[in-house]
Amino acid sequence: LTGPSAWHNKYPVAHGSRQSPIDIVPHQASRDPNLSQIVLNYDRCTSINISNNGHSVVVEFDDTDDRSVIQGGPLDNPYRLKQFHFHWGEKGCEGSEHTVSGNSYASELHLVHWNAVKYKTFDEAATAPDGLAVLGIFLDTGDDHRWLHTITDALYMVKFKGSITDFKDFNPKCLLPSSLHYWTYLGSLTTPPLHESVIWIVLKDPITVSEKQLGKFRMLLFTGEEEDQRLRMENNFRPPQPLKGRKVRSSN
Ligand SMILES: NS(=O)(=O)c1c(F)c(F)c(-n2cc(CC3CCCCC3)nn2)c(F)c1F
Ligand SMILES: [Zn+2]
Repeated sequence: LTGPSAWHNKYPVAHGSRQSPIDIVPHQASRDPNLSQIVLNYDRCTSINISNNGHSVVVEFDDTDDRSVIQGGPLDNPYRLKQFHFHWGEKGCEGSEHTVSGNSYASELHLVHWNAVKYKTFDEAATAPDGLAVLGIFLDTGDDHRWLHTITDALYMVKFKGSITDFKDFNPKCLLPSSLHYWTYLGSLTTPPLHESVIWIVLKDPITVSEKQLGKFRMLLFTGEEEDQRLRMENNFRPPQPLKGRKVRSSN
């Protein structure tokens, strides 16, 4: 028993008061006029590598200075881009972590940022209540996404858990939807150690990718090259967690 329902044994915070993901109910979100727009300064971002960590495929960035940050919206400081990764299902009707009025998307992209103004390292920030800011973007299936192939073409290089390869000059700005309207709430990492350290910013509009592109994520493996059992990487999403009285705010 290793899935999300067992995580509480080793990580009791799994039953905490600000766990993620959640089901977002748009008409119950409070429109907050004080919520400014979010600003993404990714123009000088520096991607380094792409890897399979046995849970997802992750693209890491150089976060030694403020070259790529997210700011504004619910954030009091600029937060530095550290990595992005995806969650997906085995078929198109589920795969996202957040749901909207009970509906899942086929996948969800998470851009993980940390508060380098208040904390010295990512690991330190990851345990602080305002340490991380994760931008969530839903992926819908339809036409090919014109830039996602840059990532899907690299997936064969990181098929096995523990594999890593160079991945330079990728700017995730090309993965944003047209509108930056968002919902925001206080939550957690959606994978162990499930720290309650994330200010979530979930964009309302999805981007569209094709079934073919999404299928390439499903050729990744949870297992390493040396393991004889080959387990396809799919359904790497945590289901929605109790809201426990939290308020979800909506940008205008
Ligand atoms: N789905 S999510 O909520 O966007 C999401 C994240 F935001 C993360 F930051 C991580 N994460 C986990 C670690 C290990 C660190 C090991 C040292 C202590 C902190 C965690 N590195 N990044 C993560 F795995 C994840 F799934
Ligand atoms: Zn994630």
